Amino acid sequence: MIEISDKVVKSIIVERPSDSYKGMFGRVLLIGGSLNFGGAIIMATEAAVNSGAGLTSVATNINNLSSLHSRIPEAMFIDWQESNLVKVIKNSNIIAIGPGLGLDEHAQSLLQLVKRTVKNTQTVILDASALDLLAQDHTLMPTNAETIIMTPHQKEWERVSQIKIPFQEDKDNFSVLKSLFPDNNGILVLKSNHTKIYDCFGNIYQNPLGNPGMATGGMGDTLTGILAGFCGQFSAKIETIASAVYLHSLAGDELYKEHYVVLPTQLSAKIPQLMKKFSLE
Ligand SMILES: NC(=O)C1=CN([C@@H]2O[C@H](COP(=O)(O)OP(=O)(O)OC[C@H]3O[C@@H](n4cnc5c(N)ncnc54)[C@H](O)[C@@H]3O)[C@@H](O)[C@H]2O)[C@@H](O)CC1
Ligand SMILES: Nc1ncnc2c1ncn2[C@@H]1O[C@H](COP(=O)(O)OP(=O)(O)O)[C@@H](O)[C@H]1O
Ligand SMILES: [Mg+2]
Repeated sequence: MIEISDKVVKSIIVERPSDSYKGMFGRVLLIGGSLNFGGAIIMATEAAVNSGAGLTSVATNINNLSSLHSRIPEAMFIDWQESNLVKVIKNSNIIAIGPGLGLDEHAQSLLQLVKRTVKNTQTVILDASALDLLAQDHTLMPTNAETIIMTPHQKEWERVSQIKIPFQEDKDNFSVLKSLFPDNNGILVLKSNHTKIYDCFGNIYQNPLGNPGMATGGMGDTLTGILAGFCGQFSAKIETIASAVYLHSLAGDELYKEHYVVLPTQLSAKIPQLMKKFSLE
């Protein structure tokens, strides 16, 4: 097991070349935000933009249009009922699905659409409701993608894996990963106060940071956005994922020094400064 440290993050976050343009830093598509959970996809979007995604699009319920644009004008909007969503999925490097998605038939059809459409050049991040839909039906897994990252909290992983909380044996998690991903292209980010990241090859990274002030709704949605931003601009390998997890908690810890509660949107706002610091070290 490798404990994530500043060293890993420094190796991932590098200074941008002077001739950089937005197309170099990933086309990220976030899918989620049903009528009741619009905030979840907005928080994920804010985090993706703050984490450096080159271009960020959001497929969501039409009711979220004004709130999304007034909060994050950097993001583009797609009505998730529209048929041109297929084209947007095809044109994205990173597709994150789940925050506030819900579990109804339309949510299920969106996950199916992602599964049908993605190719082996793309990364898919599965969070929240997408994981609960998968728990009901493992065949919804978008295994064609180059890399599939799952980000369950403890309860979501219990539902997907059928392993009971508390998860004591790493080998149980590896065997579920193996059965879900015969091509070894899945990564598990098992969130907790000591989040662990597993790949299909027996590697584990553990996050030493984080605090109880982060136990606030939207904190995981924010991590999903950071992961999407990082995988869009750095390659979607386990060190990149570990860096995103670490930076999320580091930002949380900095806020926790002076705040009893850490708000996901405040955490997002700290990410650009922290990335700058690591890029210079
Ligand atoms: N502002 C918003 O719109 C928000 C929307 N959200 C969305 O709400 C939907 C349901 O997700 P939830 O995660 O709230 O509901 P879940 O039902 O998936 O998870 C909460 C349940 O898990 C149990 N649990 C056990 N161990 C846990 C642990 N370590 N961490 C978290 N829960 C643990 C809790 O007791 C609770 O019963 C998702 O689509 C999600 O994205 C949430 O992300 C919260 C914020
Ligand atoms: N006590 C804690 N210590 C460290 N990190 C925490 C703690 N509580 C929550 N977190 C972090 O906050 C996030 C919560 O994710 P999740 O439950 O999916 O939130 P939500 O779905 O509400 O956005 C995870 O990244 C988790 O590691
Ligand atoms: Mg969550």
